[in-house]
This record gives sequence, C-alpha cells and structure tokens, in this order.
Amino acid sequence: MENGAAQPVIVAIDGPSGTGKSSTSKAVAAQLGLSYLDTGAQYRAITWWMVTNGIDIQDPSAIAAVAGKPEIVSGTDPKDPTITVDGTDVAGPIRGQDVTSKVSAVSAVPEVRARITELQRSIAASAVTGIVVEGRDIGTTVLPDADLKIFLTASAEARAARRSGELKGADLHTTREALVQRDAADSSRKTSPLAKAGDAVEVDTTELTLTQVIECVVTLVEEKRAGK
Ligand SMILES: Nc1ncnc2c1ncn2[C@@H]1O[C@H](COP(=O)(O)OP(=O)(O)OP(=O)(O)O)[C@@H](O)[C@H]1O
Ligand SMILES: Nc1ccn([C@H]2C[C@H](O)[C@@H](COP(=O)(O)O)O2)c(=O)n1
Repeated sequence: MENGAAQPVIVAIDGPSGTGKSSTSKAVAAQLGLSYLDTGAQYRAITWWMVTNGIDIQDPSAIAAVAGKPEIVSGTDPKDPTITVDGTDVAGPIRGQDVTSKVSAVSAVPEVRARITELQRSIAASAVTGIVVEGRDIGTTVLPDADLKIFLTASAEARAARRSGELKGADLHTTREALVQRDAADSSRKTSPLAKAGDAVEVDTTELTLTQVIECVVTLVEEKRAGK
C-alpha cells in the first residue's frame, strides 16, 4: 500500500473437534493484533435457539423454515470473544451437552449454512487489520481466497484426553466416541463438509504443546505477510 499500512490478512483455521483450533486461533489473533471469529459458536448459537424454541431437530425442513429468524451477533476481540442470540448472552449454554449433541444435525441443513456463511463473510470483510476465522469449512467454502489456510489434526486419543481434562474427569472412552461420531457427521454431510482445502498447510498437533502450535502458526502468518 502507498501509505505503508499493512493489508488486512485473512487466516482460515479448520480441523476436527479438539485439535486446538479455538485456543490457537485466539492466541494467534491476540499476538498479531487481528480479530477472531469462532464459527462453531455461531452454529452452536443457532442450535441453542432451535432447542429453546422447541424446533424438531430431526426435521430438516422445520429447521430450514426458521433458519433466518434468530439474530446472531459475534464479538471478535480475541481476548473477549462474545456471542449473543436476539440480545441474550449464550456463551455458557452453547457449550452444554444438549447443544453439543445436536449441533451437527442443525449445521448440516443447507439453509442454516447459507445464513451463517453470509454472516461469516460479512464479519471477515469488515475486519480492519485482518481476522483469524476457525471452523470446519472456512478454507474450502467460506473464505476460499484466504491468505493462509491451516488444517489442524491430532489423534482421536490426544483429542479425547484434552477434552476429558476440560470436562473434569469425564470418561475417556465415552469422550473419544462422541468426538469421533461428531467428526463423522460433520465430514459426511452434503453441504460444506469438514474438509482440508487443497492449498491448506496441515499441522499435526498430537505431539506438540499448545505453545508450539501457536508459534508455528504465527510464523506461517508472518512469512505470508513478508511475501515468502
Ligand atoms: N497442542 C495441544 N496440546 C495440549 N492441549 C491442547 C493443545 N491444543 C489445544 N489443547 C487443549 O485441548 C482442548 C481443546 O482445544 P480447543 O477448544 O482449542 O479445540 P478445538 O479444535 O477448537 O475444538 P472444538 O472444535 O471442539 O471447539 C482445550 O482444553 C485446549 O487447551
Ligand atoms: N465452520 C463450521 C464450524 C462448526 N460447524 C459445526 C460442526 C461442529 O460439530 C459444530 C460445533 O463446532 P465447535 O464449537 O466444536 O468448533 O459446529 C460447522 O459445521 N462449520
């Protein structure tokens, strides 16, 4: 740019559940002065609204009919990401077991994806310094022209151990099965499944600490910005 101001940088971070997308994305965005968007929280928020309003989760046409109703607002400060539905703070309730077990069904409905994808693109377009957007289909569908695409992976065992620690001693086997099942549902849906973009950099985090993953992604962003 003529005045020397840096161009906004768009970073897409995708991957299965528990691979470290949220922790990594927040830290990278905070370190680099970028905005942050948790797209899983948006799908959880619309799922919470469906459940709260008694919509039959087994009926895609019932979900599709009301997909445009809730107003979902995401705060993009990586140090304090927020999520509201029709003005209600849902950051707590969307992490509960009920929403977690239903979010794959709701997020598979094309009308839901169209609505949320449009919202994600408008948030990314308005990020002044740039944004780290994490999810399942960011590099493939939402932001196919992102400057940098990362696909995080980790073994199911490592991911279950991380989640069990979070859930204060939850049974490892049950946690692993739930993760694997959700990944299978997210990978096999027809519209925008969980997938690695052809031009994404894959980072296997199984044997890496969170600090190492953050350093790796920060380096990749800096290299991109330097035009390497
Ligand atoms: N490399 C790592 N080593 C150890 N623990 C990690 C690592 N990366 C993340 N974690 C921990 O694993 C848990 C899951 O991480 P995080 O929520 O960032 O994953 P995620 O990919 O966003 O998951 P989901 O898609 O289910 O929201 C957190 O408790 C986090 O602190
Ligand atoms: N871009 C995205 C992000 C999330 N989802 C769906 C599928 C996930 O199971 C669910 C919750 O995501 P999480 O909070 O665990 O990251 O939301 C999706 O379909 N596309």
